[in-house]
Amino acid sequence: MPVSVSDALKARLKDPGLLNAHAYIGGEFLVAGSGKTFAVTNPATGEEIAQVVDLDRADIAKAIAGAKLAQRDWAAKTGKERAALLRTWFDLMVAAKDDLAEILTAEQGKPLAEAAGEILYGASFVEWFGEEAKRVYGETVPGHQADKRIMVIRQPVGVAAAITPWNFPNAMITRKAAPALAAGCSFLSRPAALTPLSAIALGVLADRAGIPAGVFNVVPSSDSSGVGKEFCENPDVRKLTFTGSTEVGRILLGQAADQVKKVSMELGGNAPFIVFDDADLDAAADGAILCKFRNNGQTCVCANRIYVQDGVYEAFTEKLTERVAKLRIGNGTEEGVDLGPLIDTDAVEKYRTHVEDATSKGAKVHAACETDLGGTFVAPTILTEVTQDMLVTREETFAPLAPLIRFRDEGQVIGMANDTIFGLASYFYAKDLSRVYKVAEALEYGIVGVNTGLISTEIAPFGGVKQSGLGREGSRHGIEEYLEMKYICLAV
Ligand SMILES: NC(=O)C1=CN([C@@H]2O[C@H](COP(=O)(O)OP(=O)(O)OC[C@H]3O[C@@H](n4cnc5c(N)ncnc54)[C@H](OP(=O)(O)O)[C@@H]3O)[C@@H](O)[C@H]2O)C=CC1
Ligand SMILES: O=C(O)[C@H](O)CS(=O)(=O)O
Repeated sequence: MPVSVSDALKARLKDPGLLNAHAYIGGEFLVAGSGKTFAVTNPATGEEIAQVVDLDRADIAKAIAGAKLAQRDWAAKTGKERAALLRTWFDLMVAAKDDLAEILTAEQGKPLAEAAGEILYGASFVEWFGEEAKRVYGETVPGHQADKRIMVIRQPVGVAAAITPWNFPNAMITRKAAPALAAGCSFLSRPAALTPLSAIALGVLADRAGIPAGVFNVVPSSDSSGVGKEFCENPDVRKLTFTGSTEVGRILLGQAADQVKKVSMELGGNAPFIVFDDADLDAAADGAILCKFRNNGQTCVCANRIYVQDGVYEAFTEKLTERVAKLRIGNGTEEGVDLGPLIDTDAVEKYRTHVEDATSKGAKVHAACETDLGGTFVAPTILTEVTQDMLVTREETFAPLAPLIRFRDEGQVIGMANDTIFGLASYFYAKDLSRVYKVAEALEYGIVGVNTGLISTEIAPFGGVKQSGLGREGSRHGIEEYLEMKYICLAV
């Protein structure tokens, strides 16, 4: 099939040039050596919106070789020079926010307003690490002998390769590319086959920003495992950064082990959301709506289990029910829609399996907005009388399903909250200061939201413990993932 993009989607854009279905390699927009393409469809309508270039391992090996050459000159620039180019890229992203949101909603399904929010969130990493590019400090250490001078410098790792998921097709790429480029690395982005157009649009803007050819590359491919193997087996790739499920993270970690490749992993979650009896219940219900239903529940930091202390269980359930009833489901391009479709039929199947398993073990469907939209649209649903033995508390649902579990006291809920292989995000609502300190310290998670359901920001270290990942993204720590530390011992 020839490379193509939807005329209808193009017509929605102020700048149709942002809608591109080619690979962006070495500063050029290219087709695959095989001429192959793969289809991208709109999850809300099922319509095809593009035929995207489908690279194979040989194409990607060439892109890696080009990125290696480009990285040398890129690293030779000063941090200030890299910062200026990243700032220009940031400015172009913000200026193109509405068009980038249209493209993102068309391929991923989230409502336009939420997509625009993701564009600004994604751009914030480029802004932040553009500033950090000028602050890659070294150190001098007092010598251990009179004739020794000790210095520590930090240098870019080299070529960095990224594999990212479909749920944040813009921000998950910039959260990696920005620190990589700021550090002086070159970068290859392999986006999820479901949502490659947002990544290619970032390539269009990188090109316009004047980021040198070969520094930022987008290598779309339907062969996810083949790309993973190339990134892990090609010795010119010095850093692999992955965001996605823990299952795939394990595969990549195994493949990267052979060359002891530097890796960072942002993996799956199973976030507890705890409402204590001293919580502000209206704030907790508002926070639960944000935390559970953002991106239709398709984020790794969504509340996956909602624990409510016995004394406030009924009151909180009613407040949450009132709010869920107001959620509007529909095509993300329609005004006022809160929830779009799930990404695909597998996601719908998982949602149904979790509901059926829970109700078969005694849970009750307390509220479910009706929807006859068909396709991959599902009703936001509240389950009550949920228990720890149900799939919905063991696995990441990744859908608009809110399971409410009763608990007696702090000790019991901390035990239940920590009873998982995951450790990414957690949340709780309480007022007592002593309780806040003790619970925040006792939760085994990389992120704890206290009296808030929204923790995502470029200025804080995002990442998990246990089987939710390795490393941190964002904050002053995020650039470390793309740097090597060198110790110089100088005899004088
Ligand atoms: N911690 C975090 O920040 C995040 C974690 N996640 C987690 O990921 C899951 C949902 O996202 P989803 O995209 O389905 O996750 P997947 O892990 O299935 O996919 C993530 C990416 O990995 C690719 N991939 C799949 N199999 C392989 C392989 N064998 N080798 C190399 N790459 C591969 C996918 O390609 P393709 O899709 O084209 O097959 C996609 O680009 C959930 O568990 C969610 O919690 C998601 C986002 C953020
Ligand atoms: O992919 C995800 O789920 C994101 O990491 C969540 S966030 O960065 O938007 O919080």
